[in-house]
Amino acid sequence: MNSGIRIGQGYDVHAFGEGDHVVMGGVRIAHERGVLAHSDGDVVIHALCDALLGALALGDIGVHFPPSDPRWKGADSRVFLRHCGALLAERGWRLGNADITVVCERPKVAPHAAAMRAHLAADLGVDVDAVSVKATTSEKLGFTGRGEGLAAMAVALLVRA
Ligand SMILES: Nc1ccn([C@@H]2O[C@H](COP(=O)(O)O)[C@@H](O)[C@H]2O)c(=O)n1
Ligand SMILES: C[C@@]1(CO)OP(=O)(O)OP(=O)(O)OC[C@H]1O
Repeated sequence: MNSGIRIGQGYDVHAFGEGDHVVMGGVRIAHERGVLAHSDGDVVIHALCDALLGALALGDIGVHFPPSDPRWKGADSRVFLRHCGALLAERGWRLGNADITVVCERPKVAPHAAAMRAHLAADLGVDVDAVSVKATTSEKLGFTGRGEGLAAMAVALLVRA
C-alpha cells in the first residue's frame, strides 16, 4: 500500500421483516416494517464498512463481525464503522470522501440524510462534507421496487493521513 490513494466499494441488502422501524446511517426511521438482520441491519453503514475494508483489502464486514458471533446480535452498526475507522488510522489512511446511495421505494431517505451524514462523519473523524448520502427508488422494479427490502451502495476514497 505505497500509493497515495485507495478506492473501495461496498454493497448491502436487508430484507424487510416484522418491526416498526429501520436504522440507516445510525438514524432510527419509523416504518411499517423492520429488517431481518443479525445486527441492527443498517444497510448504509454496512455498505460503507465494506467500501472502507475493500479499500484496505481487508475482506468484508462479515469477516470482522461474523453473523455467527452472538456479540453482534442486535448490535449498533456504528460500532462496526468506528472499528473500520480505527483500522484506517492504524494503517496511516483517512477517508478522503465517501458517497452512498440507498435504493428503496420507502422509507424516504432525503429527510434523514443530513443526520446520517453527521453520524458517519463523526464516527470516521472527518468533516461532514466528506460524506454523501443520497437515495433513489428503482421505479417499482426488482426486489426494492416490490418493497421486499433495502439496498445500499457505497464508494470510498482513502488518502494518506
Ligand atoms: N427511498 C427514497 C427514494 C428516493 N428519495 C428521493 O426522491 C427522489 C426521487 O427518486 P427517484 O427514484 O424517483 O428518482 C430522489 O432523488 C431522492 O432525493 C428518497 O428520499 N428516498
Ligand atoms: C453485520 C453483520 C454482523 O454480524 O450481520 P447482519 O446485521 O446480518 O448484516 P450483513 O450485512 O449481512 O453483514 C454481516 C455481519 O457482519
